[in-house]
Amino acid sequence: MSRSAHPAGPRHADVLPEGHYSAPPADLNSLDPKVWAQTVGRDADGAVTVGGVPVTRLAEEFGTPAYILDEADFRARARAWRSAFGHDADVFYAGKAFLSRAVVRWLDEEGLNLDVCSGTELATALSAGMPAERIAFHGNNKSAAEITRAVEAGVGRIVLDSFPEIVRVAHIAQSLGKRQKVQIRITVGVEAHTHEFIATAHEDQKFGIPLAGGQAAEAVRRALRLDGIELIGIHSHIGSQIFDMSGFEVAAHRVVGLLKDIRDEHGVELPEIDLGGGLGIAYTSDDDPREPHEIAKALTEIVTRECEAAKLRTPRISVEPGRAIVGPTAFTLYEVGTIKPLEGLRTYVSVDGGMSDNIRTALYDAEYSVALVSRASDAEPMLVRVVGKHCESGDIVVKDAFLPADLAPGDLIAVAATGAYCRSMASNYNHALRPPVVAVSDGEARVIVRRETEDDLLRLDVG
Ligand SMILES: Cc1ncc(COP(=O)(O)O)c(C=O)c1O
Ligand SMILES: N[C@@H](CCCC[NH3+])C(=O)O
Repeated sequence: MSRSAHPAGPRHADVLPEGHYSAPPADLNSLDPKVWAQTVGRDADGAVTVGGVPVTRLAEEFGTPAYILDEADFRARARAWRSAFGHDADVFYAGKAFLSRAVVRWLDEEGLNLDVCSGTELATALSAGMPAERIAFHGNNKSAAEITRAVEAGVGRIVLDSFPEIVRVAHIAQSLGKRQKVQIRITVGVEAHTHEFIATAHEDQKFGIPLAGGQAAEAVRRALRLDGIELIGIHSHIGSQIFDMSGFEVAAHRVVGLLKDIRDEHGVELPEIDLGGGLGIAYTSDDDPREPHEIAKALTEIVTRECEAAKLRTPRISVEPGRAIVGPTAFTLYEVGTIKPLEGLRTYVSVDGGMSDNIRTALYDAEYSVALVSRASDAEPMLVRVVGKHCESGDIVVKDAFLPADLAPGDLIAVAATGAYCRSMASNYNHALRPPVVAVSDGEARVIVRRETEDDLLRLDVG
């Protein structure tokens, strides 16, 4: 994803350093619809609006930094996934990307299911009214208390991640007088083309049970022997922010291969397979994401074809997109503070948030798009690094980007596509107060997750 080092066009310094940037866009005021939430535009004064609300009003009313979420866009993307897979399949939104009660209600209304991976995510989902049977419970180290809570609530499935967990879930369910539906998560041995930290189907990592060496087959054998669980399917998730469809196709092929082996060995045809999430989104104009219907078509075709060849009943497919639904629907609104031009290098633009509201750049070297949003500007582009206010030189929000050279303290800038894994991975570093999530729709804005207060933080400090 790294691009040419020396862009053509106007610039603020004679020599530009190596970096992840292409030429400055012809028009710094334009907002690529691939990257920005669907209802984003500019009003006659040049200020950016979302859902019909100017960002200047949002900043005044809710403060900065703030995550601004386009509800119509969220619902449209959820619906697109739902209709791409149709009624013979299920879409489980991956709550780890971003979860709040409002989001759970939207998902419920749009007919999606939910994947949770902690007792607290489960509690959030249940408290917002998501029916337990439409919840899948994940995690590589679920506690006995979490498993008990999930079984008692009656979740639709628990995804088993290890050999000890097969036994643990079976015993807990049996002691509660229940038979819990489960899937087994396997690692299919695919090297997904994404950042090492978010690839999950190669063997040397913590998730799932390897297909290799007959381990997945052995897990199935053990699960089928236990009374407290009912094995309903096999699960595979190959990683996140993936554009290349081939990894998903290989995974589907290998999961069906295992179903066939299970039928041959046990005479049992498992009714479900889950092929996980992971579809990439556009963080910059250079990214070309796949549409949900493309992945639905590819996965459905491969599973159907291979099941027919193996004379297997085609299982019900499910998927677990997180980022692809919520990622593009939100941006983070910041106020510009200190601006520090470093001659011959770049200009450091400090904002009132940073790695506490977006850790992805520090963690994965992620790329983002940024724009001046409180006004339009015809000034020439300057190469900037958008940084936060934390005591860390790696506190970078956008590593390399262009903003207008007349940028000034007090301007509002927005970083696009921060709906996924930003609020959900936010921290209190330097006792930062985690920003609110403001949902905008049809000219109205409302807080769906409020800003933390000093009192919230101080209440925890009981020494
Ligand atoms: C099991 C599982 N399902 C779904 C997801 C969602 O992934 P993404 O947000 O990339 O769609 C993840 C995270 O990578 C995951 O671990
Ligand atoms: N948190 C990661 C993805 C991991 C998803 C969970 N398995 C990200 O921001 O890209």
